[in-house]
Formats: sequence, C-alpha cells, structure tokens
Amino acid sequence: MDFRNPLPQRLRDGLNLTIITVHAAGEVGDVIIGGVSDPPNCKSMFEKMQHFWKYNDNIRNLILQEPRGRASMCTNLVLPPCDSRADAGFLIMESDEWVPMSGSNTICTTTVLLEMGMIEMKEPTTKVSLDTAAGLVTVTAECEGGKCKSVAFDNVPSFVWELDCPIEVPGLGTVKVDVAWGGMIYVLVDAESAGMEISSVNGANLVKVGEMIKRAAQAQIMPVHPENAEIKGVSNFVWMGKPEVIGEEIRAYNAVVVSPGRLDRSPCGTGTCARMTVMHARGQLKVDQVLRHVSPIGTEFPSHIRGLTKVGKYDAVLPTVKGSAWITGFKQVVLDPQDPFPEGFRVGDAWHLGDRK
Ligand SMILES: O=C(O)[C@H]1NCC[C@@H]1O
Repeated sequence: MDFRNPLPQRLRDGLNLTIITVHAAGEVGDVIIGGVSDPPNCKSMFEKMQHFWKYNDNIRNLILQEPRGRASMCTNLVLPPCDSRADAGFLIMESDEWVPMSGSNTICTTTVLLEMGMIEMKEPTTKVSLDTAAGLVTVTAECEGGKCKSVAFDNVPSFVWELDCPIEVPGLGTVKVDVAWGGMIYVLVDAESAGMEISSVNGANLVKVGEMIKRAAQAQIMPVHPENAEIKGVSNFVWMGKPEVIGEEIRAYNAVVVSPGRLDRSPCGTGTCARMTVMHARGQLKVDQVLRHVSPIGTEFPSHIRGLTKVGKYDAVLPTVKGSAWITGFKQVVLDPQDPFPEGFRVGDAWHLGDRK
C-alpha cells in the first residue's frame, strides 16, 4: 500500500473545506476556517449573508444535512470583516436558514479564532470585535494557558414586538405568545402555563408542540426589524421555564426549538437575549441582574442586561451572554463530483421534514 498521496486527484481538485469541530454548552457550532471564497463587492456582512443565500446555499445544505451533518448542529464561516473596527467576520448557517446572529455560534467561533491562533490570545482577557450580519458584536474572553475559558458577548440590542399576543393553533386553541428580537426573531411561551415540563426526556413533545405554535405564529404574524426590513418573520421558539430567585440572581430553564424542529442543546444565546428583553418589559429582570439560563441538558449561560436603548420606536435592552466552548476535532470535508447527494438529504426519522417532500 502507498500512503504518500492518500487523497485521489478528483477530491483534491474539488471543494475542500477545513473545519474545526466545536461545541458551546453542548450545541455544535463547527467553524469553517478555509476553503470558501469571500464573496465579492459586499459592503456588509448582511450583504455577504444574502450572497450565500442566493448563490451558494448549496454549501449550507452540504455541511448541515446528512450524510456530513445532522439535525442538531450549526456551522460558522469565518470571513474578512466589512466593518473596519472588527477583528474578523463570520456568518452562521443553521438547518433552515442563514441567521443574522447566534449566541452559541459566537462562543464557538471566538473560541476557535483564539485557540487556533487566528486572533492573538491575550491572558487573562482578550477583547475581540466580530462583524456579524446583525452588526458589530464585542466579545470578552477569559483565557488561561492557551484555553479560552469563557466568552462573554455584548449582543446587538434586543426588543419586544408583542407580549401575550393571541395565536390560534390548530389542535391547541388560543395560545398567548411573546415575540422578541434577540439577534434572531423568537416566539416565546411560558412552559408551565402550557402544561409543558422542560426536560431532555420530554424533548420530542417540546419540539412537537413548540413547532405547532411556531408554525401557527409564522402564518399569523410578521414581525419586521425596524432597522433592516429584510429581517422579518419568526425563526425559532422558546419554552420559558419558571424563574427561580436565588439571592440576587434569577435561574430559569429554557428549551429552544430550532427550525425545522429539534432542541438547542445549549441555553441558546439569542433566545436568552429575547427572553431577557421580555422579562425586563414585564418588570421581572432588572438591569445588571444575572439571569442564569439553563438548557435541557443542564448547561448554563449566565447573562445580564448591561443597559437600555432604543431600536426605532421600540424600547430595547443591551444584553450580554456568557458561555464556554470546547474544540472536539479537525476535519477536511470534500465533495466527490460523482456523489449522488451534492447537497445531502434529510430523512424523517431524525428530521422534521415540514413542507419538504
Ligand atoms: O445560541 C443561539 O443563539 C443559538 N443556538 C443554536 C440556535 C441559535 O442560533
């Protein structure tokens, strides 16, 4: 056997992605660090995201769908930033969409950028500015011995469109939902009042009922971001667990149903921001008070509101979310030109197929 040149020529010639595999609080947010060209003539990361949606969405399908991907994972693409203040730019791929912002993915990407030496790590604290499709996000990483121990990101302002908005859900009746922006657009429902228990063993039911409510909300309401009319429509769903006051802090479980229907393994950074703005609007969370948001697998994002602002006509909060990520591997992904599934596939045993055939 000759191992000197193990990769056949036809695989070396085609798509060849260098990926660092990583998870934050259990949620996979792999990071592509090589093999994808920067789209030309884009003035913002939002324009780069639109470019991929329009011309290169096949890469998202290839990476996230089977056989290379799976339902419960995301992938990030590191690119040069457009904002001159930023150290790096990145775009976020989820199963059903490119999303403007994501918490677990910001934590994964920052950890990879620092631990792989793509941005210089300074101990004990490294400040990083990341250009995202939702805007500039500043990150403070606690670092020690070459490890990025934690990542706290100052998210874009979050605000509420609706509190207690009645939605007619076929099979369930009227359900009251909150609608908020946390870097993605969320519908949020109090789990206890809907008779839902947040636990991993109840995962299938949380997904099934959450998807029913989310799809009904998508059909009945159309929130539009006041500063970017192209960001519109509900993306994900949050089950809000009962808040428990512990000293000065609040601890609460949550379960986020990520489209097309699976639970976020992490406490969901953008969902946490959406929830904090809802809790603040209801007088349940004060500025600087910690919300320790807990995922169905028990991982935590300690978070807080660092100040108040306005987004268009809406009162908004400035949310900060903290978590940790761990690199799990390194891989090269290729596409054989003869592969019958150049964009992968989904099977109903593991995927909510939704409207797909
Ligand atoms: O942390 C978050 O914001 C997310 N986790 C996966 C789905 C959401 O983007």
